[in-house]
Amino acid sequence: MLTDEFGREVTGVRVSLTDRCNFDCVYCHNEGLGDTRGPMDPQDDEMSADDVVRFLEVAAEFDVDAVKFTGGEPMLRQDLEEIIERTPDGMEVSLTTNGTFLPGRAEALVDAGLERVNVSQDALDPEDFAAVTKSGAYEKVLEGVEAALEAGLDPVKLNMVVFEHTAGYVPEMVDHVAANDGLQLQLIEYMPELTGKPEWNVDIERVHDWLAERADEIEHREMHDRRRYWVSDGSSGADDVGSNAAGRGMVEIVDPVENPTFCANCHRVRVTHEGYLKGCLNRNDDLKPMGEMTKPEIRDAFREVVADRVPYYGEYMVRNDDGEWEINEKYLEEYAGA
Ligand SMILES: Nc1nc2c(ncn2[C@@H]2O[C@H](COP(=O)(O)OP(=O)(O)OP(=O)(O)O)[C@@H](O)[C@H]2O)c(=O)[nH]1
Ligand SMILES: C[S@@+](CC[C@H](N)C(=O)[O-])C[C@H]1O[C@@H](n2cnc3c(N)ncnc32)[C@H](O)[C@@H]1O
Ligand code: SF4
Ligand code: SF4
Repeated sequence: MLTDEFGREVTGVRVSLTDRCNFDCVYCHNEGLGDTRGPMDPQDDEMSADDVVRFLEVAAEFDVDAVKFTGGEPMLRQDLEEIIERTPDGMEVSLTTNGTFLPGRAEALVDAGLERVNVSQDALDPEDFAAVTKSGAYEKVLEGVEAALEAGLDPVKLNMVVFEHTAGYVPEMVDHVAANDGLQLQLIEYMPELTGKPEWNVDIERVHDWLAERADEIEHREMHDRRRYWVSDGSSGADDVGSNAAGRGMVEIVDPVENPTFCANCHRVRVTHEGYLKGCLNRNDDLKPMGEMTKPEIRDAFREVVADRVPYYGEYMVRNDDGEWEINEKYLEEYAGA
């Protein structure tokens, strides 16, 4: 297993299979890849299935035991089933998708070896959903969630970015997952780092406080030290503390912004659709090419990207005398022009 200079073992990889998307969400960071708009057909710059599989085989040599496929919209890749099928044995395979292509395809993904899915759903109202995603596909997303559950994926996590446009939906979404077996909710702090618009921020601590009041039980996940809140479905009357029966739901908060604890527990390396390794979501100055993607080249690049990994908050970004975050000069010099 490879460990970076800050003692963070790399146990997972997040592979962006494309930067194309059928949505145009107003908040989208596109995993640091830029604009999702553009042609929807397969593009020449995307890693082939063979490249992705070769990369995963090398990652497995380094004891990486989980892969997340993301994008853009990863389900625009027609070879997704093939890629999942060819993922090395023993590697947990999960997918983050906007859900629109799950109807009719969820079962094939499960047959290929998909174990978990996260579906982005930012609202419980078609109009607000359309305003956030610039798409009218709300019904398709609900059908997608249903298709994932029917295909046996459990849990199905709903991803909701908490920002000005969606904050009002948090209580309703929490009730929704508490009342529906198989669903969990992931509340993601809006990250303005790559998209701008810091004015859309919502104080995520207020959401933590509200959930702490609402929850029966609070857990800490090793990854990123994320907090998980177990909530009961008030409407079903199943609100006994400690109840594990139906009528309880899990809500996890993903709060990376200005959070050194989150970054100190970050165990993933990313891969862009073009086949560059990336040590941190928020940075584009540490991209490492993998050459022609032969195994020796992939091995070397993987070792290098891990060696250069730096926790973003607390190290790459540090607080100045006024308490504001600024780039640590040390890293600015090191990576300038990279
Ligand atoms: N800054 C930062 N944000 C992250 C990180 N991991 C997840 N996020 C945010 O959370 C979003 C959703 O994450 P997902 O792709 O659904 O997966 P996940 O929650 O990290 O992983 P699982 O819970 O294991 O499925 C990402 O696109 C980011 O916006 C991370 O390591 N750093
Ligand atoms: C970039 S998308 C790619 C996968 C797929 N298209 C989807 O939307 O699920 C992955 C996740 O990033 C989240 N995300 C995008 N921009 C974000 C931002 N600025 N802040 C926080 N999360 C964001 C989305 O909500 C989604 O759950
Ligand atoms: S669906 Fe995902 S990739 Fe597409 S615009 Fe929305 S957040 Fe970005
Ligand atoms: S180091 Fe980068 S990728 Fe890891 S948690 Fe922090 S911001 Fe996210």
